[in-house]
Amino acid sequence: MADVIQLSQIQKTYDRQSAYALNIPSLTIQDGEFVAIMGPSGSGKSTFINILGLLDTAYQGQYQLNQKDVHQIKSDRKLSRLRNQYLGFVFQNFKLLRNYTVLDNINLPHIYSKKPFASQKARILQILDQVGLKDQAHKYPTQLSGGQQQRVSIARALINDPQIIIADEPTGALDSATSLKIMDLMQQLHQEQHKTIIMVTHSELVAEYADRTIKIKDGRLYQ
Ligand SMILES: Nc1ncnc2c1ncn2[C@@H]1O[C@H](COP(=O)(O)OP(=O)(O)OP(=O)(O)O)[C@@H](O)[C@H]1O
Repeated sequence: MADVIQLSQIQKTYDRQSAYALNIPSLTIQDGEFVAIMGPSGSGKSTFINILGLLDTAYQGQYQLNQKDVHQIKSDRKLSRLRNQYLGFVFQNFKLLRNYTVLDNINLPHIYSKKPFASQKARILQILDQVGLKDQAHKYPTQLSGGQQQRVSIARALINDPQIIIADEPTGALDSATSLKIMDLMQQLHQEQHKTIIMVTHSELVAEYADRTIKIKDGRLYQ
C-alpha cells in the first residue's frame, strides 16, 4: 500500500510557549488505513489534525501528502484546492448551516468551487442514499436527530470523493447507540470505498473500529 501521509521532524509551538504543542519525529499513514487518535485534553490532538488537514501551516518539519511536499505551500488558494481534492472533514458538532436544507448543506463545497447545482444533484442524492438519509433531502438540520445531522455532515465530507476523511470526535455529541451506528457507517466507507480515515476520539469503544490507535500525550505520539 502507498503512503498517503508522511511526516518527519514535525514541531509546533504556539506563541509565548516554550514546550512543543506537537513533536513528531516520524509518522507514516498508508492509503486505506483507519487510524484513531486518542489523548487527554490539551495533549495536541487538535494541533495534530489541523496540520494534517492543511489548516495550520505554522510548524517546522516535512509533511508529504501523496508524495507532495505540502509543508512548503503557504498560499491559501493552493491549500484549499488541496483540501478540496484530498480531504473531507467531519466534526463533533456537525457544523451544518441551520438555514440551509440538507441538500444545500451537502452542496456547500460545490458552492465554493462554483459547480452548478443541477449537475451535482444526482450525486448528492446518491450520497444521501448511501448515508441512509434518502428521504431527508429537503429538511433543515434542526428537524433532524443528532445522528442524522452527523450523517449529513459525513455526506458533505464525501461530496468531492476525498481520499482521506479527518474526523474530529465524530461521535462526541451522540449517545452510545447512535455512536455505534455512525461508526458502522465510517467502517463501511473504510472497507467498501477504501477511504483513509483519521479520527480523534475519547472513546475506547469507538477506537476499536480503527486498524491502529495512536496515543498522544504532551504533543508526542505513542503507537
Ligand atoms: N491557539 C493557541 N495558543 C496557544 N496555545 C495553544 C493554542 N491552541 C492550543 N494550545 C496549547 O497547545 C497544547 C495542545 O492543544 P490542543 O488543542 O492541540 O489539544 P487537544 O488534545 O486537542 O485538546 P482538547 O481535547 O481539549 O481539544 C495545549 O497545551 C494547549 O494549551
